[in-house]
Amino acid sequence: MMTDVMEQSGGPTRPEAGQPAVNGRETMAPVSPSAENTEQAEAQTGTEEPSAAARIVEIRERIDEIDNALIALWQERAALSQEVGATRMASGGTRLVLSRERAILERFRVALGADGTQLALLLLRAGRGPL
Ligand SMILES: O=C(O)C(=O)C[C@]1(C(=O)O)C=C[C@@H](O)C=C1
Repeated sequence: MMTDVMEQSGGPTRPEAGQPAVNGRETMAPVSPSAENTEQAEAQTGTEEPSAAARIVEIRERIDEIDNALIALWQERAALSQEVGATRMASGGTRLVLSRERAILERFRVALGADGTQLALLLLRAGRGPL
């Protein structure tokens, strides 16, 4: 049965196998380790089909690498943007350069569409702070 991963992320969906329930009666038969692994893989990938689950795990490894790189780049960009702002203001310049911001927004819009504009707005805010 297909299950919703989000629904399963909140904790165990059944009592531990072999453990007495609160009323003292066993609620479920003990489950073999391999059955537990299968159940866990299903809960974590959203599919019971082993080759699909294996491929999902593999793809997720790369997704996690990409996410970590994005986070590191995000942080590096914000730090650089803050340095530019501090350098400019220390030399008597302005906090913002709106023509530069417009060019960045346009670059993201051309590459990624409307979501790109939203992403660029968040990137800019992470560096120079809110307008
Ligand atoms: O390029 C600059 O002049 C910056 O200050 C950096 C940056 C940015 O985060 O890209 C931030 C604020 C400016 O208004 C424009 C761009």
